Amino acid sequence: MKLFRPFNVVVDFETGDLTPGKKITRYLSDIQHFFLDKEKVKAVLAKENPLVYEVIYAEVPEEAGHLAHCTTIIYPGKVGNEFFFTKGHLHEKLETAEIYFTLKGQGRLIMASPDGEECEVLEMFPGSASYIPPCWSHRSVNVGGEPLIFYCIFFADAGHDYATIDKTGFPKVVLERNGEVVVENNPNWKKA
Ligand SMILES: O=P(O)(O)OC[C@H]1O[C@H](O)[C@H](O)[C@@H](O)[C@@H]1O
Ligand SMILES: [Fe+2]
Repeated sequence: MKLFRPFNVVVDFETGDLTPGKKITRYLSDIQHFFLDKEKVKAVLAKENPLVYEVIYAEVPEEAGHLAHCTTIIYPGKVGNEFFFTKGHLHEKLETAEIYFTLKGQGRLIMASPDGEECEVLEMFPGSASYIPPCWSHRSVNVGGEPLIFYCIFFADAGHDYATIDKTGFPKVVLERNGEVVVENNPNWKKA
């Protein structure tokens, strides 16, 4: 392996900014097909296309041995009673773990086994370090009124498999009911 030089990035715990970093942005139109209430999605998109989340990556080679890391900022919001979330994915290299360290806000981390038969939901809160074991798909959800900001570390050669989730969805959804955060079975979930 070529000798790679050590470097710092600086993470702003308040804003989630990571510098120097490379930002990607995802809008409601990018994840619209996952929401339960199709009519509400259409109504929102007819007026605006809100920014749902941003990911800022430290620039590291996507090679075995390296650790990729990034911050994710999910903005507060809902479509109907369903909270904003990330697309969610499996890793292409399925047997690779990941850690999410929450810096700010309140969230839920939905994880499922590859066939979706097993599902776990963890709370995310400032100071929580959530372990995503190898093989679990993962999606995070902002259940609060401020941005949910977390720092992630994963294998740089893990890759993102979005195609599987596009087909199956996640087995659980996170909704607001009577001011409470509730986790329910996803009626649209399909077994892989
Ligand atoms: O890739 P998504 O499912 O849209 O999730 C957004 C991001 O969440 C975390 O930050 C992961 O470490 C990133 O690799 C991922 O890109
Ligand atoms: Fe991941």
